[in-house]
Amino acid sequence: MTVEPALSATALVKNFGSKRAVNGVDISVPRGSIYGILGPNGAGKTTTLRMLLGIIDPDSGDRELLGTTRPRTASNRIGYLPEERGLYPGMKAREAIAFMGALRGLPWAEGRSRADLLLADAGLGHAANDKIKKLSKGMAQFVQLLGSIVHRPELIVLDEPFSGLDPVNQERLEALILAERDRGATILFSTHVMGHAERLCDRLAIIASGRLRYEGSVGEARATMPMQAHYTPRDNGEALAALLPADAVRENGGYVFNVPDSGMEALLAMLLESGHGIAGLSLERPSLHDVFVKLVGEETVERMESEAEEAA
Ligand SMILES: Nc1ncnc2c1ncn2[C@@H]1O[C@H](COP(=O)(O)OP(=O)(O)OP(=O)(O)O)[C@@H](O)[C@H]1O
Repeated sequence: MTVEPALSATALVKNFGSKRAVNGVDISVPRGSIYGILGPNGAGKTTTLRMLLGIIDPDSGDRELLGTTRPRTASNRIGYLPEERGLYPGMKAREAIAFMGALRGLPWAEGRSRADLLLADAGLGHAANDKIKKLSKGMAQFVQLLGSIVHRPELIVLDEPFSGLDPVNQERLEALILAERDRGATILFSTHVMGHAERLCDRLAIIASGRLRYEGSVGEARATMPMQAHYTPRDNGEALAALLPADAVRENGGYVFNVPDSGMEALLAMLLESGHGIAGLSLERPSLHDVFVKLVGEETVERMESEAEEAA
């Protein structure tokens, strides 16, 4: 029996005036999975999420969410953290969470008791009676996040949830996402930070300039690239570079290159015979970072990494 995906879309397109923000994106999010949409700022992540949720309509393309093609009718089964953050500053944390639950049909009393549990589980029990305006920006954002899941939705959609969180709250959020998946929820989140996607996601979509560059598991993405050899010679003589594959680049007194299609045996034999020797050798699977560089280019990845550092 095949299980319907929690959410799927084909060939989504959205224009804003003459700007094509999303250009033919296909996504299929399996039920019970953690799915990431990864891409630099302006890539079209928010626009894609808004189309999937029915907040805006695509110019063309199809979408289906929790078994309906009219996503707004399923809103009480969805938890959504939008890119714009904000809670009533005068509300206490517990009340703010219960209020968000009430907006999705959860009785207030139930919302309050779940709020206490959620806050305690996140290590924030001490803040239940604090007004939002008293909380740090990161903590207020976390409270909003708890409010978006208090009604125990089947599908949780988080737009850049890690942005604006300090490392402690980022770790809390990673734990919460894993716990929600263990509860049986499906989680879809956007990010421009590779580490979160690499650690958390069962599957991911990589988007750049409105186009889908990759869709699949993190492991499959990494397997699209050859293993990398990190080689340190005993004798780093002039003639060595000519023996190594053409893509070899210097790194920490040694070289990094893709493992040749024919394997390492012939190359190692030649390095030993020529007297360059082997002081160090490791073969490593490329990281998501390497895959990303290949798909969207070094410049875009450097920009994303500096944006992520600035946001931290
Ligand atoms: N309402 C709008 N009107 C005009 N242009 C828009 C609108 N919303 C988004 N855009 C443009 O569409 C493109 C994609 O924006 P989008 O917000 O979806 O990207 P993103 O990947 O979520 O990036 P960010 O994290 O910076 O929001 C950008 O060039 C953006 O300026």
